[in-house]
Amino acid sequence: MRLHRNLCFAVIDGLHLIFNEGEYADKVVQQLLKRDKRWGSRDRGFVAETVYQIVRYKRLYAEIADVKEPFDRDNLWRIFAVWATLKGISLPDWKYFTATPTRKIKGRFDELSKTRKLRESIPDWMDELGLKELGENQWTKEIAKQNEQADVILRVNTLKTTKKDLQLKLESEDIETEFLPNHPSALKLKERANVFKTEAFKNGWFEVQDASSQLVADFLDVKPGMKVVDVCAGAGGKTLHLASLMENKGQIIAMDIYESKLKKLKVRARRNGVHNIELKAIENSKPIKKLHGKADRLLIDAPCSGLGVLRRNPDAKWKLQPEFIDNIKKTQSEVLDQYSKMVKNGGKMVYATCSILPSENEKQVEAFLKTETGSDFKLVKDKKILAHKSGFDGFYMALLEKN
Ligand SMILES: C[S@@+](CC[C@H](N)C(=O)[O-])C[C@H]1O[C@@H](n2cnc3c(N)ncnc32)[C@H](O)[C@@H]1O
Repeated sequence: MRLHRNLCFAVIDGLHLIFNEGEYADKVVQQLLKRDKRWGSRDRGFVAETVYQIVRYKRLYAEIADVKEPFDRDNLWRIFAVWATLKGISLPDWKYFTATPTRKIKGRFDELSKTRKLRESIPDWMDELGLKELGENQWTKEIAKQNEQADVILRVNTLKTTKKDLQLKLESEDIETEFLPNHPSALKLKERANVFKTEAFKNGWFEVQDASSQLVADFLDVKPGMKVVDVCAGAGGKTLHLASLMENKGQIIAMDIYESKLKKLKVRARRNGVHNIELKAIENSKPIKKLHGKADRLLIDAPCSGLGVLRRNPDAKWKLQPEFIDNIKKTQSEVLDQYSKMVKNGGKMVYATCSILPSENEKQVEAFLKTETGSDFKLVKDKKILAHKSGFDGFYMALLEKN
């Protein structure tokens, strides 16, 4: 591979924004890709993948490059040189790479890779937490898998088309996909591509949604005509799936504490041809109390550490703090207690997270079932998904029924 100067400059600028200015990697990459209209898909792929890979391995590469935060531009070039050397790319004779110690880099890599937290490039506290929660064997495999690039998975919008027709339509736009066993609405891209540019996307034929995430709406066992509350709806990935499973019939009340997220859902719902969603921002407890005992089905897609989706958000490794996880666990038990009251007798709810930590998952459900509110519920089934076993995002979902 030959390095192109303007692409490498874009990578360095992006790393500066992410590492030194605290910006989110996905937003930075989105911006970088708009920089030069002449860039083809390979150039764009290089910029995006290199930024993500260096964010993923920040700790390891910085340690090998022997640089400390905050990184100045020379430091960032040294980190870049480590990435390139380990990838087997021969460095051009640019001033940034003079005297790059190629052999030393490889030796340091072999040495540091013996220690999991350096090899997988995670903070000490995260390694300790993962080890405590999942044990040596599972954690070692899971954190390694969480460092791999995730596949692009689509969920077909069955309100508008079928999986087969979507596959054919994408094929006509040079995008090859395959079916995934046990994921009835999923298509996996054989190669990465910008699917948002396609006619099929603009027509609302699909959404991008990981295969594990697609199992959550299925788990809730909704039927057309039901009254369903999606109380942590965000921008509505799962709300839209619920709407298509309900064939646009019945009512979905999508709620979130952030109105800005619900506004995004509104746009997506229009594109998807979904008509049965009502949006409600949660500004106080009133809209919740009004729904007490009214919902046939409730989805609590709870806020969480996101430790199951590090493949997609590698910068979360550096942004997450242990205190945040402690606080989010309190929120999880509060939302379980308060929102479960919306379920009517005989109704069902799903509690889900994109975390792999038992303390955010089955332990939360166990604790809830022991509370006064929880004593009305029984656990019907739950599913723990680890990325190293499934190949998809780490997720948890529990189905509970109100007696
Ligand atoms: C895992 S995300 C939801 C993702 C979304 N369901 C989807 O499928 O695209 C969790 C959501 O919970 C919201 N949230 C956080 N605290 C909340 C609370 N106390 N009540 C309701 N929603 C909350 C966040 O704003 C966030 O959108």
